[in-house]
Amino acid sequence: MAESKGTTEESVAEYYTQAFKPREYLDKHFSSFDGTDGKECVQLFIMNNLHQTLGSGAFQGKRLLDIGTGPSILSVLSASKYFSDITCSDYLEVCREELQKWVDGDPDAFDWGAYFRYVSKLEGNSSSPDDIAPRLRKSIKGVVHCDVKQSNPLCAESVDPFDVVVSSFCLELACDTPDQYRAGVGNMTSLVKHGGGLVILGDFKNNIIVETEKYADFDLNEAFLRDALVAHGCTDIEIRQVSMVDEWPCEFFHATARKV
Ligand SMILES: C[S@@+](CC[C@H](N)C(=O)[O-])C[C@H]1O[C@@H](n2cnc3c(N)ncnc32)[C@H](O)[C@@H]1O
Repeated sequence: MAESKGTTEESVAEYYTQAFKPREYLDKHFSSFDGTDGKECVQLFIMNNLHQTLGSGAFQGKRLLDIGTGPSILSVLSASKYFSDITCSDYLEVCREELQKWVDGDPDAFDWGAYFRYVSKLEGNSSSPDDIAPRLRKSIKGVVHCDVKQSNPLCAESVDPFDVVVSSFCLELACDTPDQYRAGVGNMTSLVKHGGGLVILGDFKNNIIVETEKYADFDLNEAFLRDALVAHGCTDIEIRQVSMVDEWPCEFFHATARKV
């Protein structure tokens, strides 16, 4: 069972809504990456796993939705090789603005060059690093508002379900309780077409560190996630747990499922 530790602090979602500065966050946590020192980190975890899953051909189609993209492009980098119609989404307007800046080619946007070089290598140099930015810009068809806690996370948007829905480290921030997390899995699944795929990356330890504050709301485990996926109509569930050596205790997981 998932364990609730109770939250006495302001919730992560509240903190983010009021104080998150995406550009400062990117400069602080994403600018030192060069992909060459082999040190495990969350960025490598995201890129390696999505490269592997989407490159495996297990999930195919044209339209992919990424839930909780944030100001970052990492969760859609590999997707842009396989999906020509990608929708990015996030709850926070400041995150959407930062991402849109990059999509629009604003010279002040964050420089993702090191990540393009890394993904180019992952793809066996079949695309040069210089080709990956235009490939991604072309495939991103929208950066839209989303609230994974709503039964229709895309809210006002009425959309056809997607071939694949991806979400990376979003439910950790959005949810304060195991019940909310379980409902969030269902809300994501509702946007997957029948026979389509759901890919969730996250942390069973649910450890979110915002600057120096640690918001550990509740632990999850594989059984809890599997149960939530089954309850919301998923099958072919594969959950891989990856112990990372990072700055804080974490138990990253990579889950894939097919909607019946
Ligand atoms: C830790 S970031 C992950 C960003 C990116 N997916 C990645 O893996 O690098 C979590 C993102 O979830 C977004 N988020 C928080 N609550 C949300 C909600 N209720 N619905 C959708 N997105 C939410 C935050 O704004 C933030 O951009």
